[in-house]
Amino acid sequence: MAQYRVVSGSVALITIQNPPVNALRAAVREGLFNTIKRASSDPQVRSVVLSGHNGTFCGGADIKEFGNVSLPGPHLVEIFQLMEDLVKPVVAAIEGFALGGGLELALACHYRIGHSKAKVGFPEVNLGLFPGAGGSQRLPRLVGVPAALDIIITGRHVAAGEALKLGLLDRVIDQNTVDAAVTFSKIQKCTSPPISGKPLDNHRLGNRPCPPLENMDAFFEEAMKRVHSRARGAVAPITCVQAVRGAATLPFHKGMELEKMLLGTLFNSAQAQASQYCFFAERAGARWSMPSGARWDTCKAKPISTAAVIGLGTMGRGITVALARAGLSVVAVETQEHQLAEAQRAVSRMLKGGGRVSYSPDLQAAAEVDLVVEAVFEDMAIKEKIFKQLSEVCKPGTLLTTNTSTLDIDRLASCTRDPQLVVGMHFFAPAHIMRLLEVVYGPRSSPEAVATAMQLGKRMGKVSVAVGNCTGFVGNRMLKPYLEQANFLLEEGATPELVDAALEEFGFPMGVFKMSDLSGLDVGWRVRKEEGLTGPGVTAGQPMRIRHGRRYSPLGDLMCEEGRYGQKTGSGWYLYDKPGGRVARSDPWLRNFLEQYRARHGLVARRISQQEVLERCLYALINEGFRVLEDGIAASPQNIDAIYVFGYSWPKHRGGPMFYASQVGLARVLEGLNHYHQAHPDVPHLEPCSLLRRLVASGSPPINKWSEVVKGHRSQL
Ligand SMILES: CCCCCCCCCCCCC/C=C/C(=O)SCCNC(=O)CCNC(=O)[C@H](O)C(C)(C)COP(=O)(O)OP(=O)(O)OC[C@H]1O[C@@H](n2cnc3c(N)ncnc32)[C@H](O)[C@@H]1OP(=O)(O)O
Repeated sequence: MAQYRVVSGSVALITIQNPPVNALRAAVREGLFNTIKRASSDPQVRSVVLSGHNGTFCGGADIKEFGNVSLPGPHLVEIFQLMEDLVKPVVAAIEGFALGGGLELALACHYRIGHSKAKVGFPEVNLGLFPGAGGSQRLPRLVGVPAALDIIITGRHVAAGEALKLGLLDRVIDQNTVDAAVTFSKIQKCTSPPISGKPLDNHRLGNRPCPPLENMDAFFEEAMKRVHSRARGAVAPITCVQAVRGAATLPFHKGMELEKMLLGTLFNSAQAQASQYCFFAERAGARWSMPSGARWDTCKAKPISTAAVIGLGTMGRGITVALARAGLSVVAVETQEHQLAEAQRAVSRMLKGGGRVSYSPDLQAAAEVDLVVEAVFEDMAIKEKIFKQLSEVCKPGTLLTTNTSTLDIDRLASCTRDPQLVVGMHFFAPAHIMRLLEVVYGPRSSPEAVATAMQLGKRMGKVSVAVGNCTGFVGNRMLKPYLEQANFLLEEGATPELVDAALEEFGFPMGVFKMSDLSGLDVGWRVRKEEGLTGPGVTAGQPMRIRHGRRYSPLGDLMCEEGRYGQKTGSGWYLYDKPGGRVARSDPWLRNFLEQYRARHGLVARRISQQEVLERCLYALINEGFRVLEDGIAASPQNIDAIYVFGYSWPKHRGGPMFYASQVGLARVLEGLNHYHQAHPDVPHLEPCSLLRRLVASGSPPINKWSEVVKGHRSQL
């Protein structure tokens, strides 16, 4: 786990060996502890070089061990102190990544040499933690408080060049880093004054004071204010500020005590567990499977080097940028000339002149590409026509994909020569920024087509999740009951402000009504018209608030009839200073409108609590998540949670809807749904689904055991 060799006559080379990222699990900690002691007492050894096996220095503490209440083996703090106190100089040779505990390890060394492609950072904040093995105390002493706080709070990866400028690395080189680190100590040894034997105190960060900072109180007050406004209820970022403040104001040993105390408050917290669950959920999508039994490890992706994007509205432009950035040569097709010219300018701006993109008004331009992404208007008839044409135009074997967010993939596949080559690639706006990609397989999609789309998602840096074909797939299907509840709550007496405040306090960056205003109320209106829920021919003679025997809220339709589409028209659920305005203000018109609506329908407004808002909106969404699992549309709760965290801004520190349900307690969710369904029997989305009932009846197993219950449940359906 930590290999020990004496090289160049006098240098102890310690190499961490724990593939794939050399995480510091118990055996590695044990190995480090023993080899440092050995280097200390080995008379042949004058200096030490610390490196990582296979081009990766160290990816930090082993996150899989964190569930363990008492971590076995020596503690990282103890190992790092042992290393810092060594009388022989220790040089970290950093290749690949030095992250989290890996960077803390490097900071406990006396010198750090990095490869030019190396990256360092403290991503702990993304795991609901902060650098709690000395990192929060040593980094500010090395690079100063502002730079350290920025690195710790953002969790960003710092490139070698920047790390050198900050003083985090002593040298950056392009050659073999380990050889350079060994030579570094040898060469220094031959010159005057030599490293070996030189007093190392200034290189022991624990012995150094923090560089002074003017207006320290004001600096930290400002930092805390910023963090509070951005953290959306997450505690870890606040702790980062507290710990760095400790480094700036306390002697090292006192700062370490503070760090330990703060880490103790986070380590086993619900937020830390949720964030760490998200880390693994993000990666779980890569191990996809289909109901046919096809899997990620048995299917080979086709090589893709050229692609066409059909339709250059907002989504098509973003998709073009994402594909071009992934190194593909892209043909961007738009039949409307003015739109094509505008898109060309927008895409070039986003790509800053880079990327290989050509433009055409003619579908024929897609004839020779390996893959097509259709991103035209959400209209089945138009899409069917395009798929038919593509099937005739494209060379045999071209993968035909659609960016539809709700429509039936199988119907599109049936318009083509080779339905097995058709899959959905559902991007999220803005497509070149949002991390999520839903890869939708229909009953006839081939495993190879799914593997290819998944592989392409990875190349684009997306969190890709393979899902089955149904209206809305996973994300939008679950969103529907959530939106529905929000509208019902308005009918019953809530305001958009009340609903949004509850959801924002929960951790969403935007409440449901602000989000609707941003994405445009007309989008849902169009979908509801397609579904036959609203429109002139539908509403005549029907009760306004009932569709197909179920409760229906026409509020969104009425808003659109008033021309209130949201930000784009300057008014929606809120008022904006102009069309395209971004700052939402309460609108007295809406208050009147709701009062009149309630009066017209004999509804009496009641007081609605934030708790009811959360339970009605979130439990309805979660309930649909269980149905998605039950139907086999998503393969696991982890896949659903990844979709919600990376596509719908579900707060990471809440772990995704299914994880949240497990934290709240399945029995409590079931009880809540039963309660609300009794009060609203005409709302089927509030009726607890059978899988949830069955899970509760099985004693509410932990989330990683749900799949066993799902399997048993499906076999009985
Ligand atoms: C009351 C109690 C008081 C507390 C007392 C307890 C004391 C405990 C002390 C704790 C000290 C805390 C201080 C230290 C904290 C940390 O170090 S936390 C970890 C910080 N590091 C990270 O967050 C890095 C995470 N990894 C990555 O970002 C990436 O993996 C990478 C290194 C950038 C490499 O990326 P890539 O090449 O794309 O590979 P991946 O697919 O992401 O990963 C490959 C597989 O490796 C697994 N993995 C990665 N990192 C870790 C890790 N740190 N621990 C465990 N496993 C890891 C990853 O899941 C992949 O696995 P598979 O999916 O199975 O392939």
